[in-house]
Amino acid sequence: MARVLGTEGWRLGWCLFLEWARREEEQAEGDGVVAGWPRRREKTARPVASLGILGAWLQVGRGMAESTEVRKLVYLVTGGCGFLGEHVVRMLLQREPRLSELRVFDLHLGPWLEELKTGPVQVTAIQGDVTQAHEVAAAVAGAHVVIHAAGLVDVFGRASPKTIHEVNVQGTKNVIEACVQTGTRFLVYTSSMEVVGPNIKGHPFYRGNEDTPYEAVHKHPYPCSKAQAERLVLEANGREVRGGLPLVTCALRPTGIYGEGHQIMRDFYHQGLRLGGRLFRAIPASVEHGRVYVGNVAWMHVLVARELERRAALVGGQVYFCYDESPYKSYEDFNMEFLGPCGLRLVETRLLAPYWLLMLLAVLNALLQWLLRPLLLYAPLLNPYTLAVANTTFTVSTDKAQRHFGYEPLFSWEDSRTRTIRWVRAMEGSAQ
Ligand SMILES: NC(=O)c1ccc[n+]([C@@H]2O[C@H](COP(=O)([O-])OP(=O)(O)OC[C@H]3O[C@@H](n4cnc5c(N)ncnc54)[C@H](O)[C@@H]3O)[C@@H](O)[C@H]2O)c1
Ligand SMILES: CC(C)CCC[C@@H](C)[C@H]1CC[C@H]2[C@@H]3[C@H](O)C=C4C[C@@H](O)CC[C@]4(C)[C@H]3CC[C@]12C
Repeated sequence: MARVLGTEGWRLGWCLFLEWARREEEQAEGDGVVAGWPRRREKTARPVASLGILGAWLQVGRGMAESTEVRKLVYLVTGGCGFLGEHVVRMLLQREPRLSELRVFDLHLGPWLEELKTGPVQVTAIQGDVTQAHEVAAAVAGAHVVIHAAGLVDVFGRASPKTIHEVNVQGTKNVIEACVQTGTRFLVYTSSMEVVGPNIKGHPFYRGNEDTPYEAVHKHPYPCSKAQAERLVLEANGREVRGGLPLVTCALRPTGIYGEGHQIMRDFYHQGLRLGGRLFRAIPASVEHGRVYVGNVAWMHVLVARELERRAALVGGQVYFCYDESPYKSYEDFNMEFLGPCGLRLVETRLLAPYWLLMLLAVLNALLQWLLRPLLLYAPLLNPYTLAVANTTFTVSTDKAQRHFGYEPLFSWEDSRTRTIRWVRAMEGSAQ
C-alpha cells in the first residue's frame, strides 16, 4: 500500500476526488433510475465520510487494486439480451470486480448494449444462434465462465416443439461441447422450476426444496426441453475440458420470475387497461405460485458463477431453486401487488367462471390455435397447459443456495416490489 501511495499519490488523489463527486451525485439523485435502470444501494457499503480521510484513501487504493490488478476474467452470457439475461449482464458489470470482458451472445441484440461499452469492462456483443455449434464455439473460446440463459420460453404454442427442442436442448449441447473443446471450465445453466413441476397430474408442490420427492412427469415441449437440457448440464459436470481440467457445472431453477422487463406482466397490465382498469380473477386465491425477483435471480447467477471455482466439489453438479423474500400468493394476487398500485383492480368472478368453464375456454383456445395455424398464429395466454400451471400450487422454501455458496437476496421484497411498480408505472399508457 505504501508503495502505491508513494508512486501513485496523484492518481489516488484524483480517484478520491472522483469517488467523492460520484457519491455526491448519487446522494443528490437518491435511489433514482439511471438510464432506465434502478440505482442499487449496496447493502454492505459504508459511506467514505464515516471512515475519515485516511480510511477513504485506503478504500480508494483498495478499489483501484481490485479494478486494475484483478480484472482478468472473461464471461459469456448467452441470451444476454432477454428479460433475465439483461439483468445478469448489468449485475455482472456492477458486482463482478474481476471481470475484464463480458460477451453478450443473443439471437437479437438490444440497443441498450451500446451504453455499456464505455465502462472499464470490455462489452462484446455477439449476434448468434445457440443452435449453430460453430457460432457457439467461437463465442465460448477463451471465456472463463459461461452463463447459459438463452432459451425459447414458450408455453403458448408460438413455436413448434421441434424448434423448442433445437434451441433448448441442442443449444445447450452446443454450449457444453464448446466448453469442452475450448477449455472453458465453468458453466452455469438457467434451468426452471418447470423441470420439477407442476406435473401433468396437478400434484401440489408446497414449500418444497431441492430434495422434496415429487413425481416430475412432463408432456409439454417447454418443460420437457428444460428437463433434458438440465440433465445434460449436470451430467457434463466433471468432464475433462481441453487442457485436462474438469468442467464444473450447476443449474439454477427460478420459479416464476418478475420484475422490470417482464413481458407477461406487461401483457396483463395492457389487458387490464383495455378492460377498463379491471382484471378478472380466474384462479382461486388459495393456489400458491412461487415467484422470485429478477434482480435476485441475476445476483444468484453472478454469485454461483464466482463460487464455482472455489467450491467446485460442493457446487459442481448441483441444482438450486432461485428464491427470495417474495410472498407466497396466487399468480394473480401476486401480480396485483404491482398492478394494484398502478390503477388496476382484480374483480372476483369465481361464481361466473368456474374451473370447468375456464378449462373449456382453454381447450377452445387450443383448438382454435390448431385450426388457424395455416393462416395465422393464435397464441392466447390461456391454454390447458398454462391453466394447469397457474392452477396448481408450486412454491419453494429452501436455503440450499445460502448454505452452499452464501447466497442472500440482494433486494428485499419491499425493494423488489417498489422497483417493479416503478417500472409498470413508467410503461406507456399508465392507468394513473
Ligand atoms: N421468465 C421466467 O419466469 C423464467 C422462469 C424460469 C426459468 N426461466 C429461464 O430463464 C432463461 C431466460 O428466460 P427469459 O424469461 O429471460 O426469456 P427471454 O425470452 O426474455 O430471454 C431469452 C433470450 O434468449 C434468446 N434466444 C432465444 N433463442 C436463441 C437462440 N437460438 N440463440 C441465441 N439466443 C436465443 C432470446 O433472443 C432472448 O433474448 C430461459 O432459459 C428460461 O427457460 C425463465
Ligand atoms: C389462467 C390464466 C388467466 C392465467 C394465466 C397465467 C399464465 C400465463 C402463467 C401462470 C404461471 C406462469 C408460468 C410460471 O410462472 C413459471 C414459468 C416457468 C418458466 O420457466 C417459464 C415461464 C413459466 C412457464 C410461466 C409462464 C406463464 C404462466 C403459465
